[in-house]
Amino acid sequence: MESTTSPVAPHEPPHVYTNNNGYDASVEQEIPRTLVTAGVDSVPVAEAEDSDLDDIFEDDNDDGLGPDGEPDLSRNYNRQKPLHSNQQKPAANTFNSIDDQISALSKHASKIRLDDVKDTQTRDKDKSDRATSEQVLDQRTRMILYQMINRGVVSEVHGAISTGKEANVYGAVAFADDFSKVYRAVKVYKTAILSFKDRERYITGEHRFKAGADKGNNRKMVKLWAEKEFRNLRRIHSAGIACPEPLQLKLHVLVMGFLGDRRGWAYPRLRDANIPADEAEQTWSALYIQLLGIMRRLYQVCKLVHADLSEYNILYHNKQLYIIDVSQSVEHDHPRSLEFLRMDIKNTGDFFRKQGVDTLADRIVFDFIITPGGEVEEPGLKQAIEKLYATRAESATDDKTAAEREVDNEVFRQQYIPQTLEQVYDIEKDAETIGHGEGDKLVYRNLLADQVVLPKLPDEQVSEEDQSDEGASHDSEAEESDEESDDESKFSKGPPRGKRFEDKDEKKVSAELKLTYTLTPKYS
Ligand SMILES: Nc1ncnc2c1ncn2[C@@H]1O[C@H](COP(=O)(O)OP(=O)(O)OP(=O)(O)O)[C@@H](O)[C@H]1O
Ligand SMILES: [Mg+2]
Repeated sequence: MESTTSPVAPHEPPHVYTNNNGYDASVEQEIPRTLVTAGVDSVPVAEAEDSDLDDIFEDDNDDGLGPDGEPDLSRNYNRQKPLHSNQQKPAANTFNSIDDQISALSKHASKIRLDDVKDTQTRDKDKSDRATSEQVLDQRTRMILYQMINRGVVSEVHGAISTGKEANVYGAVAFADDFSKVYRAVKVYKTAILSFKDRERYITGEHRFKAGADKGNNRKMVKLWAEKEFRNLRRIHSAGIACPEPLQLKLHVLVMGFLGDRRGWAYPRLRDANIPADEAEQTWSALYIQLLGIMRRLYQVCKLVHADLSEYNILYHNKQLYIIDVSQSVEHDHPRSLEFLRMDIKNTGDFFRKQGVDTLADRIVFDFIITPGGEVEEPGLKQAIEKLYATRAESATDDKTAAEREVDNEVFRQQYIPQTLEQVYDIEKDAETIGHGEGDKLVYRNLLADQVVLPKLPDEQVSEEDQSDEGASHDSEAEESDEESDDESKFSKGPPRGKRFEDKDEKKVSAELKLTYTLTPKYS
């Protein structure tokens, strides 16, 4: 197969989507058998040789979070380096103190009760399959959980809500001072598995990973995934999108708010949602519209593309959708974010079509999500989507059969989406297309600098001025550095950095130049 990174290569889906498994590389190298089996549920994840606990006890009060509560990635790596390069053995009393800590924490052993689980939550297992915490959790993970119990983040850890290839999610309770109970969910990433290697495409081009991607070190990689999930959850949660509240992170263990009822039953995945037949039609279509709004907010407000969105990674309760599993979510300026977005649109659209929902064309949804300016809050989002349906009703596409619409979708899915200048196949031709006023034909038209492609509407003038203000404080070279900690400020400032290339004389700039500027790669 030709490389998809070559601009002359035809666009090919880089991976196939498997239910509950995310994207699988379609071509890929064989995974050694031993590693494959290590990821299978029934095989204990305990890593016999992995008894190095230094990083767990090192600076016990340090959760790896910066002063603002964000995981401080660069600090963690810096901290790890001297640890590994320093040949000096730790003094004996360090070991003693670790031993002391282990035995002190082990008093919490009885509070990890993995067999205490609500039966319906063990979707794929029966009782005989369940294992003790020693079998399921390696020592490092147990120590982290004991530490969390010691600090009161959780008081007890119960059985698995879900056991998967990459992570297990456990139910937990925390007792407040007044003995009231709060449920929590604890996601434990597996450090022994190798499906993570398949995740490389999410990392390449992700500026937040620059400092840390080290494919040779599983434990470190998995820690990064957990950190990434934590950061993404923070972003999504603080944008007011329904998702678990991120609470604590230590290495590969993440504690979050529990999405479930007061009795400790987790909400079902959207796939398993139990919607009464008499209200099914209306509910499914309202949920579809709700999801499109969420996707747009994720993109516009959080600057994220979920990148594994499907009925398996959305929980459902009482007409509300909850977004989960965001460790692989990418920044909207990730070189492949639009490809991932297109897959998210396809996968969720397929699911809603199966429920009988009259979905919008993938391309319409794509444009709705990525077009800057406009609504990012409800009820405006819902109204904007209703407008899209109305526009479709007035146009010829409304008469299309389902099969014809599917053809349109397929055409869109095969189209090549350039996201950086380097990826544009024929820049002169595209510029010419724009020059002829046919920029609308380009898949990436809505990413082009404002209104070179689309005619400028009078009320959009205002938002452009807003943006130029922000742009002014935004063009420092520091942003291109490896600093991980500037991540959140970048996202809160809004417009993509490409905007800074805009200037007051923009109308004089030729279409080609404009295209060049707009698509100038942000990652060098
Ligand atoms: N905060 C939560 N509250 C309740 N249930 C949750 C929560 N987070 C996850 N779950 C349950 O755990 C399941 C797995 O979670 P998640 O999708 O985050 O893991 P995963 O990365 O898909 O793991 P794997 O890929 O190994 O299956 C979810 O489908 C959901 O049922
Ligand atoms: Mg999942």
